[in-house]
Amino acid sequence: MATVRKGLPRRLAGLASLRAVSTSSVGTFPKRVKIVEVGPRDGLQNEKNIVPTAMKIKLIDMLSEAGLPVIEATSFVSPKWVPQMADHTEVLKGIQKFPGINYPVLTPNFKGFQAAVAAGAKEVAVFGAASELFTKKNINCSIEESIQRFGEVLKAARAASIPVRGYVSCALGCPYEGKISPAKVAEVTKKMYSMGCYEISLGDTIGVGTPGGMKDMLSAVMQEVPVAALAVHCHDTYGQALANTLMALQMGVSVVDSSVAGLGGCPYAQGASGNLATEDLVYMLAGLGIHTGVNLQKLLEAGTFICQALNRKTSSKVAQATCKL
Ligand SMILES: CC(C)(COP(=O)([O-])OP(=O)([O-])OC[C@H]1O[C@@H](n2cnc3c(N)ncnc32)[C@H](O)[C@@H]1OP(=O)([O-])[O-])[C@@H](O)C(=O)NCCC(=O)NCCSC(=O)C[C@@](C)(O)CC(=O)[O-]
Repeated sequence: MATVRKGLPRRLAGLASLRAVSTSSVGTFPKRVKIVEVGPRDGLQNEKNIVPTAMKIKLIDMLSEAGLPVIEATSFVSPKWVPQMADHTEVLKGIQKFPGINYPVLTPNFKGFQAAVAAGAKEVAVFGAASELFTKKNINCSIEESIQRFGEVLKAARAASIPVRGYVSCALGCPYEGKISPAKVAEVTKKMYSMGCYEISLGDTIGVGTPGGMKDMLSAVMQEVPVAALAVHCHDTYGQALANTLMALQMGVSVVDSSVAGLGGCPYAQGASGNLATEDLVYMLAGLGIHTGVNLQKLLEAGTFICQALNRKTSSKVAQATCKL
């Protein structure tokens, strides 16, 4: 279908323009937002049935066609811990690598980093948390030990000129510890940034945050780390993901993680629902006149493909609305 405005399909462009505001009237919004699509990794890692490798590859290729600038492709984690990601090498080798698109992968330790590089990874991500109990459940070590492991990855990555992204999970709450203090999130984020992570994604892992919590947490983190190095990663359990993301954008964050069709969840975070749906994020950003470079129609097609393949309903409100139009 022909697109008429910043990647919006014709039938949606009119709706978005009703809500469009000039960036000058809202001052603090960034002019461009980089979307990090985490569906193929975060979205699929939690699926009960093993998703065929060819299906994962097709999804990533469709997301590339849609113009997502960063697509997190897979995880080089233990297959005993996350069986769904056991085909990481085949996935990374099998996808089309579009020029200008990054395909980072998760690497919890040096072993994962070596395997990722051998499979052709050009960017990796280490993942920590601001909660001791979640860190233990997720990667089987303390926060301090995790920082040491990340140090080994960062050292090897520096030598190989591979950029490393970082995650800090449980930034707005933990399934095991409950409330997490903004100061703790700031402390862990600062450590990971100082070690050399070029960007840190702050994860509302179980989707319990609100815009108020996001504001408090970001205010603390931004005392320690430049906002240009921060991203947000919101799960939508309580329906707050888009509102939380909007708050982060208003505070100057210009990198947002999201997942096609709102797929997602962490196997070690009970109760975590899917991520913010990429379709809904793209629609909101287009309405704000913020450039993403993403073609919403092609993105919707990717969402339809994976939902049909998994035999599940989309969690994207935009995809649901489009079906009704
Ligand atoms: C970190 C480990 C490996 C520690 O697991 P461990 O058992 O403590 O590791 P170990 O060093 O004692 O090794 C045990 C076995 O695992 C192997 N091993 C060791 N490392 C690797 C590796 N990289 N790849 C493959 N195999 C590995 C190692 O070789 C050994 O094999 P064995 O001798 O028993 O045959 C494990 O806990 C793990 O894989 N955890 C991954 C958990 C995960 O993927 N969680 C989901 C991603 S995080 C998330 O979703 C949140 C996020 C990022 O989206 C943001 C948000 O929402 O907040």
